[in-house]
Formats: sequence, C-alpha cells, structure tokens
Amino acid sequence: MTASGQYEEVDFDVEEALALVKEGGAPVADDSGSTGPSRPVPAPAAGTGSGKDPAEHHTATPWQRARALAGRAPRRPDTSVSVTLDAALGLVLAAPLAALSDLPSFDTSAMDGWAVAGPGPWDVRAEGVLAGQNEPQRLTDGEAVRIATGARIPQDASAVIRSEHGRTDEKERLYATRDVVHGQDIRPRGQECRSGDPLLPPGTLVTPAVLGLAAAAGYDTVTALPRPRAEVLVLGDELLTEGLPHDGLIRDALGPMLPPWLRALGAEVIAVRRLGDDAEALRKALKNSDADLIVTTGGTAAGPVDHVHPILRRLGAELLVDGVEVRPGHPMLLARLKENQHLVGLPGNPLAAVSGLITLAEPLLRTLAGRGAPESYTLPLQDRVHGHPYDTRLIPVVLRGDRAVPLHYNGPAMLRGIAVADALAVVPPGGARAGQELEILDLPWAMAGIEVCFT
Ligand SMILES: Nc1nc2c(c(=O)[nH]1)N[C@H]1C(S)=C(S)[C@@H](COP(=O)(O)OP(=O)(O)OC[C@H]3O[C@@H](n4cnc5c(N)ncnc54)[C@H](O)[C@@H]3O)O[C@H]1N2
Ligand code: MOO
Repeated sequence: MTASGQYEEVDFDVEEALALVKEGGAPVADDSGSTGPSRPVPAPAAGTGSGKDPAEHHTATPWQRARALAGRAPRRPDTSVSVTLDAALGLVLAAPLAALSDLPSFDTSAMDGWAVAGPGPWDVRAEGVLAGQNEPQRLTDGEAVRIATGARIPQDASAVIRSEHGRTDEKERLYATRDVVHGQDIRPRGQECRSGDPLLPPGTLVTPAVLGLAAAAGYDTVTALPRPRAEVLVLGDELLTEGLPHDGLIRDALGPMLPPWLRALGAEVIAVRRLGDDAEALRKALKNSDADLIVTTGGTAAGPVDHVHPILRRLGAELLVDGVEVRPGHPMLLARLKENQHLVGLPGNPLAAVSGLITLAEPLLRTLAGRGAPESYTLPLQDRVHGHPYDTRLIPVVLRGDRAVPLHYNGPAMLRGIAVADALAVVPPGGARAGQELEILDLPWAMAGIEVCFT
C-alpha cells in the first residue's frame, strides 16, 4: 500500500500534467505525421524538486528494452519431457518428429466404389472390402470388388471406380461410365511419407494439426520442452476473496485473473498463495519456491508495507529490471532469484499488473517455453490518444475492421476497458493521432490462441 491512494484514478501526476501543458496541451503528432516536438526531455535529475521520484527515471528501463531483457532469460539446459498427445498442445517440440510408419501405411482406396483389375467390364465379387479389414484377396484381371474409402486395395488392382461412375447389371457385371485411368483414386503406400522421413523440426509449436500428424504417424507421446512452472504470490492485507468490498477492504482481482492468464501464456501454475503484507511470509515463500517464474502482485512501490524490494535485497536477488518506462505499470520489476528462477513483480493496480504481465511475463515465459516471438504488426488508430510525455503507454483497444479503437476506462486501477478489449495498443511517448499506425499486442485468447489452456 502506498500513501498515494488518493491519486490512483488519475492518469498523470502533477509533473506529467505540466509537461503536457508545456507541449501545448496536444501531446500527439502534428499534422505532418511526426511525433517530433513531443520527444521527452531528459528525466529530471535528483534534487531538482520536480516532485517526481528522481530514482524512477534513473533506473527505469525503456519499454522495448525491458521486453527484450525478459525475453533473454536462459532456459534450463537439457530439459525435455515425454508428453502424451493430449497434454502436448501449446508446447514446443524438443526433438524432431520423424515418421514412425509409411503414410498411408498401405495402398488405400480414396473413394467408395469398386477396386478393379485390368480392362472392364468386370465381374463383381460377392464380398466387399471395408476400411479396417486386413489383406483382401488379390484380384485377377476382369475382377472387381466393392470397396469403401480407407479400405486396403487388393493386390493387383489397377484402379478404383467411384460408385457414381459405374453401374452393374443383373449378373453383377460392372461397367464404367467414364474412362478409367490406371491408378485412379488409389492412394499409394508412402505417398505422404516413408517411415523415418523427417516431418517436423525441433522448435515446432504443437498445434492441433501437429497433434493430428503425430498421431497419424504413430506417436503416443512427443518429446517437448516442459511448460514453465509459475507460482503466484498475491500480496496485500486489504484483499478479500469473496463478497462485497467493505470497510476499506477490496476484492482481490488479481488472484482470479493471473493464473488463467499465465496459462494462456503457456505456463503451468503450480500454486497461488495469498500472503497479505507479511514480509517474513514473502521471504519464506520466495526462498522455498522451486517455480521457474514467481509472480508477485502489489508491494512494488515504496510504501510502508511494500516489501518486494527489501526482501529481494535480503535474498541477494539480481534486479534485471527495476521500473519500466511504461504506463500503467511503471513500478514493475524483473529479478533473478536463482540461476534458473526469475521473479516478475507486478504492481498492485490491476491494469498496471496486466501491463507487467505483457511486458515482462509474456516474453520470459515465451523464452522458457522455447516459443518464438509472434510477428509484430500495426494498425491505424481510430481516435487520437494522449500520450505520456516520456513513457510508452499501453491502452486497451478493440479491433474493428482494420482499425484499433481505443477504449475508455483505461486507468491503472481499472479493468473495465481491458475486460472488453481484443488487444493493447502501444502508444509512443507524446501520444498518437487518429490514423497513426500503432503496434498492437494481441491478448492471448484473442490471437489464434492455441496456447490458451484454461483447464
Ligand atoms: N509515492 C508513490 N506512490 C506510488 C507510486 C509512485 O511512483 N510514487 N506509483 C503508483 C503506481 S503507478 C502504482 S501501480 C502503485 C504500485 O504499487 P504497489 O505495487 O506497491 O501496489 P500496492 O500499493 O500494493 O497496491 C496498489 C493498488 O492496487 C490495489 N491492489 C493491490 N493488489 C490488488 C489485487 N490483488 N486486486 C485488486 N487490487 C489490488 C491496492 O489496493 C492499491 O489500491 O503504487 C502507486 N503509488
Ligand atoms: O498505477 Mo501505476 O501507473 O499503474 O504503474
């Protein structure tokens, strides 16, 4: 908890507001399309009496750099796991997938009809061949057999005639109603691949289609990188887990929101603990955790019970990012606790926490899971958006046609905007005018989203 609660619904502090006024009250690009004049002035030095926490601009990391740093977390070496197909969706292959069998594994009928041998007309055998039957009797020239799609082609068959392209007389003799081409509608064994052929390289994301291919090629399990294990520590004595807010207490919005969001980012959430504002409980929880990623919520600022920094110091953690030049969420942090264990400290304000998730947790989890960065893209803004004078802003938007429409209720403590958003737009320092192209960060469930796993 900080002493600044009374300002929390306001987007800018006094100094920021003044900076906006100094820039003519229009911190957006001019008509030439340049954002030139609103380039931030250097951060005020310590002791200038500006009212802004001077330490913030000395240590804060630019937003893009913070994302890059988080994306450089080393993966545990030599970790790969054998995972059953039903648990492999969204993982990344750690070994090549080579065909375990020919595909198709036998000459297969591509259609329902008759398998025939030699030129017609043909005598049709009494017994047909269905899919799943083993080794049908070989055909001799002038013979035909009724056959189903997916059934094994009898030896010496020369073609399959579709049921709509043949007719039989009362003596069960078959006549083709179209020319018959040798080999037609027969899928020869090994047409797609031979046993041992490479199908997919390591690093491939396991999509539903990959699961299908792996199963078709004979796999029960695949070798994949394990899901990064995440633990969530929710801090704050003021938080209720049920019922209406009362007597200064509020509902914990992050406990319900973060675990599914982390899963959507590819993590396995191994625990969610509510620790109140108990510094010792936080120290113990951090010391005893064996998660790859610990996510804390709240307590990142310098208020009387903001314990994250002091406890990280006590534990000798290495602060990789201590504050980011982004709004909301600038007090977010990234620390390395142990060689292969990171902590992302999310600010307590809920939209600030989302900003931290997207800025730090997303690239970190992506790297740990061995996934590549999604292709970045831009869309033109529907309406102009005010910027922060120095920092990047992330604002919730809905995507309508080829435009990004900024949403209201985007204050740091608000979730009303993000709850209906498709994405976040990246607003450069100084703001953006209507029509300006902005980078768009899809929310993990709004993307093609196969890594979404809400179970
Ligand atoms: N003197 C200053 N005070 C603050 C600054 C600053 O620069 N100087 N930054 C403000 C900003 S911006 C943010 S964001 C917050 C970050 O504070 P903490 O990470 O220490 O978070 P808390 O103080 O614990 O909580 C902030 C706010 O969020 C509410 N909260 C916390 N957890 C939850 C939760 N699980 N669900 C819903 N709401 C939660 C909490 O009650 C507070 O209202 O610091 C500002 N102060
Ligand atoms: O309320 Mo703070 O700007 O969101 O990080």
